[in-house]
Amino acid sequence: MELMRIRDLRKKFGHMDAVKEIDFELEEGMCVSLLGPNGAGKTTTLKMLSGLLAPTAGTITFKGEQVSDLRPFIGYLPQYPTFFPWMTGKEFLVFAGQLATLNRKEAERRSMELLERVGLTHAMKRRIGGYSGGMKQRLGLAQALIHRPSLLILDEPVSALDPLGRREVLDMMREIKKETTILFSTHVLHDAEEISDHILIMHAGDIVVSGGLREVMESNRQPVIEIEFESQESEWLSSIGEYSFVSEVNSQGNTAKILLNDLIKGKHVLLKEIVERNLPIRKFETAHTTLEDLFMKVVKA
Ligand SMILES: Nc1ncnc2c1ncn2[C@@H]1O[C@H](COP(=O)(O)OP(=O)(O)OP(=O)(O)O)[C@@H](O)[C@H]1O
Repeated sequence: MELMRIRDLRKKFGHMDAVKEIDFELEEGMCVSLLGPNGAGKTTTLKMLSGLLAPTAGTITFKGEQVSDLRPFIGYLPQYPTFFPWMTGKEFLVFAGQLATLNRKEAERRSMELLERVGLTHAMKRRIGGYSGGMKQRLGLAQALIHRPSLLILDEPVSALDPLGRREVLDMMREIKKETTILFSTHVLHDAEEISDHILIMHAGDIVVSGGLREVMESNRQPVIEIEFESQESEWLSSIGEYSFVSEVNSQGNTAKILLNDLIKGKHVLLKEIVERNLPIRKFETAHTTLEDLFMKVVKA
């Protein structure tokens, strides 16, 4: 079932188009990642969908209706959430629940339920100032869920965390997505591949790729040869760009990633040349393009 439909959504800051007439839909039960480089317009889009920023133009319909205030339906965790460090985790959640118009008793009950859900029951009486980054972010997730929203919007939920905190939050999101539709932004492509089943890639205010993660990957799938040399072989690498079976050569230091139109031919000719020229290699491996390759291609275009 369609949860949200976004049409011609636009945001201008002065003369600058931060978001340029974007269109997409969110289906109930989806977990969607919004990807894009810095400044692509992710935060601006998420704030408009959360009802926190008025669009310059465009429409957002929720379950088929244009509602004047989206906030009751949406749980939002900002990129830089602020907590009152002197409050305990539980006090903060009860306070957030009351702000979201739950009565005191309901707010207490829902807080206990969510503390359990995000694994913070043991720390609920401790002051937030003493929480780790991962714990704070899990508390932020609980706060965003306090009023049982239909859609959870998370802006870069794991970007500021260390590897441990990041794992905690990603695991939590995997649990939450079983029950709640999630839209989250990230610039970490690996996280998008791990958690989401749909992706949207933004670039310069536009959505340039959208669709199911698998479908998008399949339709952009291209064979790749990865070579690690013992020294830089830029001369040879620039010469192979001439072959019709080579579509792109990306090299960095002693490694090269060669995108091919024809794997069999590419493997055969490139190996032969390496042997003939006696190029010292450490690794020669065939693979397929990743989400990162697709991302780089669309944001460089
Ligand atoms: N309040 C504002 N006033 C003026 N310009 C703004 C404002 N908010 C955002 N912008 C500009 O709009 C563009 C999109 O910003 P936005 O924060 O949405 O990007 P983003 O994709 O979330 O980037 P990041 O990954 O760095 O958070 C940027 O060029 C930014 O400088």
